[in-house]
Amino acid sequence: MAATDRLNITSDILNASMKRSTSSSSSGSTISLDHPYKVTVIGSGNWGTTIAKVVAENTRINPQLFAEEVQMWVFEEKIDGENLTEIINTQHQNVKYLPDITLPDNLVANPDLLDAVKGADILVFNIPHQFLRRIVGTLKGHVSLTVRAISCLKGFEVDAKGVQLLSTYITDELNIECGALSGANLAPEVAKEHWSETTVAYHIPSDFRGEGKDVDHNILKALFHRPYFHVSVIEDVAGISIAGALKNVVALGCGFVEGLGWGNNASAAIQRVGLGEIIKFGQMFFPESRVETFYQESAGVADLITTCSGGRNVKVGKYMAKTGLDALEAEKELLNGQSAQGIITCKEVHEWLETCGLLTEFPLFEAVYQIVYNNLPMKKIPDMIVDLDAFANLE
Ligand SMILES: NC(=O)C1=CN([C@@H]2O[C@H](COP(=O)(O)OP(=O)(O)OC[C@H]3O[C@@H](n4cnc5c(N)ncnc54)[C@H](O)[C@@H]3O)[C@@H](O)[C@H]2O)C=CC1
Ligand SMILES: O=C(CO)COP(=O)(O)O
Repeated sequence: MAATDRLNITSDILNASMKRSTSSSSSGSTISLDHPYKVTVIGSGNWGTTIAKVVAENTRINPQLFAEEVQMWVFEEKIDGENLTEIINTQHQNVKYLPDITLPDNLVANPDLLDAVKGADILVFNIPHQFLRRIVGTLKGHVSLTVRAISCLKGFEVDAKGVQLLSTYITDELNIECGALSGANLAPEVAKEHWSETTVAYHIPSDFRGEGKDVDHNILKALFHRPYFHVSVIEDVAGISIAGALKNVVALGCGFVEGLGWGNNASAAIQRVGLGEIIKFGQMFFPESRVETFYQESAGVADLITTCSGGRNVKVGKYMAKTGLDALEAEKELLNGQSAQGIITCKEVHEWLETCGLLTEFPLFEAVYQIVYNNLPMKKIPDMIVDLDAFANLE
């Protein structure tokens, strides 16, 4: 791009555009943006569509920083004979995954993944994590190394090499820097613009091109912060990702005890044990994660509380307890195509801990796995979290 085409903006402009949507300030130096950043959201489920709405609202009010149009990659499907992308682009609603919410008309649904990411400067990944490998595989070789990414996914990538954060997986596969967004954010509430907080974590990479020429914490705050969606930007990608992934396992456990009719005290006990195991998992396998993140940030204990109160995972656990259905049947009956990620995450965690010989160090995670995959009796949870060994061979 020619130097004359560059947008030279002062920090006042950056501050003004951010102040409309944020409460933060910038450093006071002159800022030169190469070009307004083009943003693509990859995913269009319940949370994918909600975050795309947030982002499109912000790109519209911050033309100095962002190209107004936001592309949203949609896994195409037919709804009453019509393509979901066509419905989104004409009715400005995702009638399947986020019904009754009007989306900004600068949000464009696109069924072609490579076309959707073409020319993007910032990729926001937001899909159930079982689909990440295939999507990243398709993107490989088609994403410029200057692109930056944020993962809104909650889960891990587990294989023979070990347990990996999803942001690290994206970085390793695509060779682009990737941070994370995670918080106490039930999508239907955020979509209705009810106030909540979230945490964005991003590590400024060693090839950072300089303020105004590259994505930094100010840019990320301007992209995600809304009057109803308050963003705190930190560095601890590992901490927020671990908390976001593992609280889904704990929420299944809460669902079990609630479905058994045991009430709030039992749910609080599961959350207490769960928080301990989440922090221990972080310290053991991701020593770079900060303990403070788990209790100071929205992505920590606040997300645990909201998910265990009203998330899909707690609903699935509860439904399993009440109906006797297995987890996948309950997910299918309850969620109309949405996912409860705790079902997959508890298996990934089990496989990893088994590889390490550390299953008994995380009795709640293992109890949830045994209930989901080996049909162990839910009512034994209180004993299992005290002495898992006693239940090792229980059918
Ligand atoms: N829904 C929520 O309240 C929140 C969800 N999250 C996390 O965000 C991530 C995305 O979740 P949601 O957007 O809620 O997804 P979702 O649970 O609504 O899943 C449905 C999405 O999966 C897509 N899909 C189905 N089959 C597919 C395939 N074969 N390939 C690719 N995509 C396919 C559907 O098209 C749809 O977009 C998850 O990791 C979740 O844990 C995080 C915060 C809040
Ligand atoms: O991550 C979430 C809230 O922050 C959503 O949790 P569920 O997937 O259980 O609905």
